[in-house]
Amino acid sequence: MHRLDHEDLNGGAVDATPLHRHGRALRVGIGGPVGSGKTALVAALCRALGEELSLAVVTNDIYTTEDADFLRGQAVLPDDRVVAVRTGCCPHTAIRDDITANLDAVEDLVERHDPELVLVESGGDNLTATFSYGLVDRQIFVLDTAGGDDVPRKGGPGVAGADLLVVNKVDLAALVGADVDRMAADAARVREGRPTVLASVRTGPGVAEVAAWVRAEIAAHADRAAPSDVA
Ligand SMILES: Nc1nc2c(ncn2[C@@H]2O[C@H](COP(=O)(O)OP(=O)(O)OP(=O)(O)O)[C@@H](O)[C@H]2O)c(=O)[nH]1
Repeated sequence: MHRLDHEDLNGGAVDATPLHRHGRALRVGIGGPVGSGKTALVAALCRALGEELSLAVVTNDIYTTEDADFLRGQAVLPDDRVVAVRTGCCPHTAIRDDITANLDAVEDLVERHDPELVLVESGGDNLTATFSYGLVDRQIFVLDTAGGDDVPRKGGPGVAGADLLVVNKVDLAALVGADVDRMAADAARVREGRPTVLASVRTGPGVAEVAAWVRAEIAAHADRAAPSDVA
C-alpha cells in the first residue's frame, strides 16, 4: 500500500488526499469524556467483529499505556495488533492538532497487518475533543448516563457532530437519576439526523447496533475505494 508521509499531509508536493480514505482500512476514532466507556466499547467491538474482520487498535493515554494493557489483558486481539500512544499532553491535541504520533501508529499497524478496520481510541477528555479527519474516516463519541442527562442537550462538536453518538451505561440510569428518553430526544434534536445508540457496553445492549453501524461504514468505504487506489 502506498504510504502517505506526514509532510504530504502538511502541504507537500504530492497528492494531499489522505490515501487511507481510498485504501482498505476504515479508521474509526472513538472519543468522549473520561470514564464514559471508550475502552469497554473498543473491547466489545473487537469481540463482536474480531472473527469476521481483520482488526487493529491504537489507544491514547496521557502518561501510561493502561488502555492498551487492559485490551491485551482481555485478549480481545493478538497483542501485536494493539499499539499504545503516550500523548504526554491533552489527549485532544494528539488526535486533532498534532496527529503525527497517532498517524505513525496507524500506518505501522496497516503496514504490518493490512487490517480492514483500525479503531483509534482517544484518551478521555472534555466535550470539545474531536478527531482530525486527517487521522480517521469516521468518529464515534461516547457519553454515559452517569455523566449527567443534560449533556446531550448542551451539544458541542463531539455530541452534535460525531458520525455516531453512543449513550452508554443505560444500566446505571435509574441509579443516578438519569432520564434516558430525554437524553435520546436531546441527542436527536442537536444531531439533526445523525444516529445515536443507547447502550450498556458492559452488559450487552447496544453493542450489536454499534457493530452493525461499523460494518455498514466499512461496506460504504469499500464501495467508494477506487480500484486503482487499492494496492
Ligand atoms: N455499569 C456500567 N459500567 C460500565 C459500562 N461501560 C463501561 N463501564 C465501566 O466504566 C468504567 C470506565 O470504563 P472505560 O471503558 O475504562 O472508560 P474510558 O472512557 O475508556 O475511560 P478513560 O480512558 O479513562 O477516559 C470501567 O469501570 C468500566 O467497567 C456500562 O455499560 N455499564
